[in-house]
Amino acid sequence: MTQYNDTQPVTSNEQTPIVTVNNTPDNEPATLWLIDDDAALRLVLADTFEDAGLTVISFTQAQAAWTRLNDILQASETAALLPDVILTDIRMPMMDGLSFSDWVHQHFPKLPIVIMTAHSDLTSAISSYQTGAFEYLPKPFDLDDAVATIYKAINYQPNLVVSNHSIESNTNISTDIVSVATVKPNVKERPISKPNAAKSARKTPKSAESNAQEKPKPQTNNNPSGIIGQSQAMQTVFRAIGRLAHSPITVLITGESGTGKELVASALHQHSPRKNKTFIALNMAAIPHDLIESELFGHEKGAFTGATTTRQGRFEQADGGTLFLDEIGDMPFSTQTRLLRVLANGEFFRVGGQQPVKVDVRIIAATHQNLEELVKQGKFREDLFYRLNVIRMPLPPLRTRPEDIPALANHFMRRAAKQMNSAEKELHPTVLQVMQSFEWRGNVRQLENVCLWLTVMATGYTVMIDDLPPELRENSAATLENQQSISSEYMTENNHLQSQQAAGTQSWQQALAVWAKHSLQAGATDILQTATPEFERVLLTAALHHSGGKKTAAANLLGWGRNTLTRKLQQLDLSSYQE
Ligand SMILES: Nc1ncnc2c1ncn2[C@@H]1O[C@H](COP(=O)(O)OP(=O)(O)OP(=O)(O)O)[C@@H](O)[C@H]1O
Repeated sequence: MTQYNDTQPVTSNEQTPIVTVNNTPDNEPATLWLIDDDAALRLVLADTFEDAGLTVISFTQAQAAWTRLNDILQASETAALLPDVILTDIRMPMMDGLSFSDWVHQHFPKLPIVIMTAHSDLTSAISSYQTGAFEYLPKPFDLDDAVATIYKAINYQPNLVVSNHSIESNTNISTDIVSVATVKPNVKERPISKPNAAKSARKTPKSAESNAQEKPKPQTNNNPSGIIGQSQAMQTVFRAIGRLAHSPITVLITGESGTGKELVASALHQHSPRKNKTFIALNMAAIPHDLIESELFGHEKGAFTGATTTRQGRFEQADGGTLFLDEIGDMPFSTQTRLLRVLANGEFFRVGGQQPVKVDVRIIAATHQNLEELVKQGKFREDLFYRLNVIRMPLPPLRTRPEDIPALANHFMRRAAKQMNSAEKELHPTVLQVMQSFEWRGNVRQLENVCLWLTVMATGYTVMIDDLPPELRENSAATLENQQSISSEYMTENNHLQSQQAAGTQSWQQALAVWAKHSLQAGATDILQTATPEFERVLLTAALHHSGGKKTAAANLLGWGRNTLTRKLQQLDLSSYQE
């Protein structure tokens, strides 16, 4: 690993063997430039990517990488010194990762950049993609995912074609978000051998991650779209919005009622080049069937009884902007035919009109229904379905992402207080627990309504379980009962273990199993991340004791190389063993 603190290269003593890139004419390892001012994270990532067969050059700040790239720019014969991919943090002193990515994209448009950020919100995703970044990784991320992303970036070719998501059959329709980027087929790919691929799921280290999260939020990050969510599922949604906002492509948003389909559609519009034009949202289920055509396409004077003047439809009103067609599954069959024509050539006739009208409208459709099923039942045109289903964006139900509930609930309590012009009430932690275990059949909308209800109805400043509406109170009984049974099981198990311990019969695996079980019951989600360093710390300390502090001998005992042991001592903060 090579490290640059400013513009001065520093070569480390690392002797980790570099694995060459396979199947490349020059058989050279791909080079990754890693930019992060967090030393711990840099070490872990460098270690990981070197293990994955890459040559890693580390920079403590973007400015240093910028200087080197600028040198390369000035002297074109040194272009061979360019990396294959850059991985950079956003928040750094002097030059931030977004400005750096923007500059790199302007001067080296073929060089893929992956951006890491501790701010896993929509604004960060959008900003990253707007600078031309290949991908963005919200922290903490899984190290294996990071390696996979870097591999993809290395094989990435910038002359992207948009892959239309065409479905093979009605029964085989992916519900995943479809990537809009595909690699050009005629370009050389760089598969990389991955000797340590079998490593277990790993995440960015906690210390590095929490340091990153302590950094102040960027000033630009005021979440103008109002979409809240930290869960992995919402990160996928943010990533998709970031990628799709700038494209005119049709998007089909699916998800249960109240999951935020309209909010996402509006975010796609707000972050698109159409943002200064109109965004019109229409709910197909809310308009009487016989009025839908004139609502959408307008009508000529005298087209039907009551049509006393010529009237523009929503398509004309949204020209240059975005038309959001909610509950598209409820659109009458005859209107579907007309919509298909607009999607095909941007033209339509007003009701009773003879002259075609041409418009430039981006369509975003949404449904809570199973459109494939409607196609099978003959209620929805198959060709229209294919047209709309170019990119599908599924929104997860709230009950599958309880980790998003505290932030959403607090946001809605703040909003409700403003709406009601009253003092903001605080939700007691047990109330949040009950909310997190509730089903939320009406999804985020239901949570929003409950918060409004609590703002009006709860008596004190702090909302307690007794203040909850009946459906949640019933749920709270079940939640508390469940907690009690867990804790009594814990007591029994603990007593059993205590007697085992007294008899000296408890194995370390048993102790670990109990610890894991209770951590999970307490709601922990990253137990491998917590346990792995502890596991390594115990073995490392034992080996060093056994070897009388001799590091090479201790490394042998552990089956590690001496450099790995040195690095681990640093990572695990075992400084007393440092020479
Ligand atoms: N992730 C989120 N962050 C903040 N607010 C949200 C989020 N998701 C949904 N909401 C809020 O929940 C309410 C319902 O959202 P929205 O109307 O977009 O849902 P929908 O899926 O379109 O519902 P329907 O299918 O019933 O039309 C809105 O007030 C919206 O602002």
